[in-house]
Order: sequence, then C-alpha cells, then structure tokens
Amino acid sequence: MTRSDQIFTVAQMRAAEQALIDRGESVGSLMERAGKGVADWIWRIAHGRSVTVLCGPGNNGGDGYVIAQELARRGTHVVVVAPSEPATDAARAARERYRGTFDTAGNGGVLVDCLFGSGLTRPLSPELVALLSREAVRHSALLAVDVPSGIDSDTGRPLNEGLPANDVTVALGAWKFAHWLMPAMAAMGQRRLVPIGVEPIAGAATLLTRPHLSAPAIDAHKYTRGLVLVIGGVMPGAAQLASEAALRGGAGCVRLAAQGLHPSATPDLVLKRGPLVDLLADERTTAVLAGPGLGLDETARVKLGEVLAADRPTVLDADALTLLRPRHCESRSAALILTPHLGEMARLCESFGIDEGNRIDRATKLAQAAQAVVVAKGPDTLIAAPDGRLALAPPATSWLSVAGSGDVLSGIAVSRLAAGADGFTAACEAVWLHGEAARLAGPAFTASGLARNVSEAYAATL
Ligand SMILES: NC(=O)C1=CN([C@@H]2O[C@H](COP(=O)(O)OP(=O)(O)OC[C@H]3O[C@@H](n4cnc5c(N)ncnc54)[C@H](OP(=O)(O)O)[C@@H]3O)[C@@H](O)[C@H]2O)[C@@H](O)CC1
Ligand SMILES: [K+]
Repeated sequence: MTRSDQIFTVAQMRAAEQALIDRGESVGSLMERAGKGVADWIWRIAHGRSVTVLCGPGNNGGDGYVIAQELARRGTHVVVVAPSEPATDAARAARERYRGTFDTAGNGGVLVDCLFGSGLTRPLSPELVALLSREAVRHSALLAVDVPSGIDSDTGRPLNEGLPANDVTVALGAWKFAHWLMPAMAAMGQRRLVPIGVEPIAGAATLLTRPHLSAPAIDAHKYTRGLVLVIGGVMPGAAQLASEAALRGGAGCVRLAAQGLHPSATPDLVLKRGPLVDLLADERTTAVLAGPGLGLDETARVKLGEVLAADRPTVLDADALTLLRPRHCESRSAALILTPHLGEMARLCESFGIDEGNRIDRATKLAQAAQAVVVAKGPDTLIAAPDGRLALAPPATSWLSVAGSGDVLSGIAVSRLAAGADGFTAACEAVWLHGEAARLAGPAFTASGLARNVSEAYAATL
C-alpha cells in the first residue's frame, strides 16, 4: 500500500515503478492512473476554465496526453502544446489516444507543465524556458506534474534561471526531495500527491507527520517522566527560554544550572548552583541541553567537555556547536542531538572535515562522523541520523525566523529525550511540536510566546 509520507530519489522511484512492472503492470497503465489522478485535481482547480497542457518527449509528457484526453472527455476546453514528439512507447500510445486539439500556444485558464519530470538530465534550452515563461504569463494558474520542469528532483536545485513559480504541484506515486527542499520548495505552490500503487521502500526518507505522543503513565512521578538539566552560561535568557520550552515538552522536571535567574523566570524552573559534574552525576538526570547562551570562552569549553564526558542523552545547540570537536564525540554511547542553523552547520562541517555535497549529503555525513542526530535547521529543516534515517519537515511558518526560536526547539528536543524517545524520534517530535507551536502562536510571536504554545501543540499529539 502506498505510504503518503515517503520521499523518493529518482533512483528509488524508478525501482518502485520497476517493481510494479515486474508484477505485471505496464508503464501505460501506470501512466493512465497517474494522468487520471492529476486530471481529477485539475478538474477541481480549473472550475470550468480552459486548460493548456505542455507535453515533453518523455513519460511526463505521456502523462500530459492522458490528462488532456481525460479533461477533454469531461468537456473541458483543452489544448496541447508539444514542442517535441513523444520519444517513449507509452508516451506515443498516450498521444495516439488523445483526440483533442494541438496548438503552438494556449491562453486563459490553467497551464499544466508536463514538459519534464524525474527524467530531466540537463538544463532546459533557452527556447523551452521562454515557452514555459510565456505560457505561464498567458494563463491564470500553473500546475506542475510530478516535478516542475527545470528542477533537479533529488536536490531541489533549479537547473535554469527564470523558471516560473507554480500554484500547484502534483507529485506522482511518492514525494520527491525537490518538493520539500529549498530553493525549489518555495516555488511549488500547493502540493498534492496522486498514489499510483507504488509500494513503500524500506529505509526511504520520510516527511514529518504529526507524532502520536501519550500522557504520562498513571503511576508517573516527576523523575520517571524525565529530569532535564539545562546548562546556563554567559547569556542566561537563552538557556531560560530553552528551559521554558523543555517544561512543556513532556519532561517531569527541568533544572537550570546557572548562577542566577532572569527576573522574569517562571517558578517552575529549578535553579541549581552546584558544581556541574555533581549535577551531571545525579543518576536522576535523564537528558542534558548545552549551548543556548553558553558562551565561547574557556569556562564554556570546560562545561561542554564535562557534559559530553558524562555520556547522558544530550542536545547541543548554538555556542556548543561552535565549540564541538570530533574528540568530544568519541567513546560516547548515549544519544546526541545537534541542532545547527545554516551558519553553525558550516562551522560543524569544517570542524568535522566535511567539505563536499549538498545539504542532505553534508547532514548525513556529519551525523555519521559525530554519531549524532543532526537537525539541520532552515526553511526546509531536515533530520539525519547516524544509521541513515532521514526525515524532512514540511515548511513551517516563516514567523519562526525570530531570536530565541532555536532555543525553544532545543528545549523541546531535550524534553523529548528525557521523556524516553531515541535521538531520531526525539528530534522528529521536537521539530513537529516546534512547527505546530508556531502555527498556534499566530503571526509576529516572540520566542517566549512560542515556548508557551508548546503545551497546546503537545495536546494535538495525544
Ligand atoms: N516510469 C513510469 O513507470 C512512470 C512514469 N511516469 C512519469 O514519467 C516521468 C518520468 O519519465 P521519463 O523518465 O521518461 O522522464 P521525463 O521527465 O518525461 O523526460 C525524459 C525525456 O526528456 C529528455 N530530456 C531530459 N532533460 C531534457 C532537457 N533538459 N531538454 C530536452 N530533453 C530532455 C530525455 O532525453 P535524453 O536525456 O535522453 O536526451 C527523455 O527523452 C515521471 O516524472 C512521471 O511524470 C508516470 O507516468 C507513471 C509511470
Ligand atoms: K513537469
């Protein structure tokens, strides 16, 4: 049965389609299913408007002929614009079955991009970019089938400049990475998935979906729910924000190791002033967070060394990521989560000698090198585990681009670790809760407002 949360590379998609063909399906029948599924969406979107389908030479173009025929059968005014002849048997057969009109240009309603899908191998010619852009201007909506033409499916990188933005993108069979990775992600418009019967692939990347969390056990007490230790530093506000989020992320108790508290601190926080090694040695300490407001001086470096040597489930963020070195990660066995933003990711890659690859490659290599779950934050946050698991987060509200937002995420993550989740699961849950809290917080929230909404986000998972 198709899973709607898997994200496939082009190679995985081909393997999944081949598996169906090996079981007796034909490319033609898959194309019929795909084309008719997309036609259903276009039918709803077009709402009586005319439709122009741009058909390329491959099977993406073949889908286009199926779509055009299906819409024409339903009475829609359809025109096909085909700058090249079909080059596959299935596309040729689909074109032969199309009984409607051909033209060199369309106009009016919905433009459907079936020039190229996952078979794109190089940039579009200037003539094709001009055709796509010109037709996009002449229509009131643009819908891309499978992958927008000119976009690299595995990385989300545009191979051309000047590609038009889509209003809707309909993925076929499974999501592709381009649907959820910047910069392509920003030009996808609404995303829809048409199942064509492909089976799930073990180990494929997933799209984050709402986690299923539970209320504490009937006999729970604060320590069995998890005791979080947050390490304070030179900027007490950051660690305090993280602690406030951790209080709402499922843990039973949050201790803040700091010299003092900000006057606005909640009484729910337990302030601890003793030596850090003693706090770390407390058997009840279930998970530790270091980094927000930690500082970059010698004291901070010593604290980080002590935290990692204690070998407890740990989240590192902010300054701790700048101070982290490969030797810190050796001979650890407890879960480690790193939550770098773009700049911190670049610094970490430098520290760990990772200099090549796209965003996914680098996060995956860093996860392996540090034996840590890497939450590479951004508009297209991704989560990579050392065992190869990979998850992509659907875009969250852009209001998350506010100071302290990362502190809140690291606080939720350490709370999920303390509550007993493994590193990858804790990171996925945290990213989801963070995005949901932001959605609930509405526009122009502050980080403390975001932290307050974590409880309500949690409620949505019960
Ligand atoms: N397989 C299946 O079972 C099903 C697949 N389905 C659909 O098929 C799509 C994948 O089909 P596909 O592999 O035929 O690739 P597609 O994207 O149509 O184009 C490849 C053609 O374009 C050419 N070409 C490439 N780049 C170019 C460029 N820049 N400029 C000019 N030419 C260029 C390339 O030729 P070549 O590189 O050899 O020159 C080749 O001829 C997939 O996205 C989905 O929509 C569904 O129907 C369900 C069943
Ligand atoms: K396309």
